[in-house]
Amino acid sequence: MSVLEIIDLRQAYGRHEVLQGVNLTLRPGIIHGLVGANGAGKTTLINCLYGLENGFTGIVRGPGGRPVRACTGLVPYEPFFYPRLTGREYLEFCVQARGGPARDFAGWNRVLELPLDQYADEYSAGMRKKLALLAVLAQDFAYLILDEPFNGLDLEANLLLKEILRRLRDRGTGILLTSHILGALTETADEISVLVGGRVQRRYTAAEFGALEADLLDALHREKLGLLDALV
Ligand SMILES: Nc1ncnc2c1ncn2[C@@H]1O[C@H](COP(=O)(O)OP(=O)(O)OP(=O)(O)O)[C@@H](O)[C@H]1O
Repeated sequence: MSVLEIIDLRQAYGRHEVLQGVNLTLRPGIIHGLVGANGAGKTTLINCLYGLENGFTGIVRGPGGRPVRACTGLVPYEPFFYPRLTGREYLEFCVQARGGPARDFAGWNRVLELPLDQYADEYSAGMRKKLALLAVLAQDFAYLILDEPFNGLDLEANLLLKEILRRLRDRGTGILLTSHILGALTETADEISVLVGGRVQRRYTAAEFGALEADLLDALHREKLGLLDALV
């Protein structure tokens, strides 16, 4: 099977049960959006999925039962860069760490336009995000996990990234995407899961994205706007 599966995933930090039985399936050629409030557990879920967390229970398996990492590229929420590595050296490091063949980054960098001979830890926040994206884009993964990839990118890069994701999807890449920007998600995703209380509360298909926005607004009106009336 070529799907990537999460079954009954549970993770707790001390007594705080962050994930309480998450089920999620990623498929080739599908962009799956993941939304949830700050602290809902999206990054925790991604870290478990990618093997960056210990102590979780449940099943996480990549295509054919292989480890998820074997076929998946990750762009974390805050990419880490070693000091005194240039952008180019960071890219080479990423490829070599996986034992993959040498890659030509020039084509992708004509699109993203990074100063690859500058130290990566001196890049701006948006340039760092672009560098982390460039590293996974150039490696040809079957799946991509992107934690807030639009965050920090300039307007042009945001538009470009949406187009890149659609093109990757159309040639079969499976993508898990988190974002707090509803428009970016509804313009790119084929389905969206909403994480609440440590579980997937509801899954929306593209045809239901209008209902997702209405549900979010409804919750806002019921819970927060009344409180706000007392303040401003
Ligand atoms: N290493 C850790 N130790 C203790 N608690 C943690 C740890 N990592 C995350 N948490 C807690 O787990 C919860 C989920 O955090 P997580 O970063 O997964 O949320 P998120 O949905 O990605 O939030 P955001 O939208 O703000 O990025 C939070 O309450 C957070 O404080």
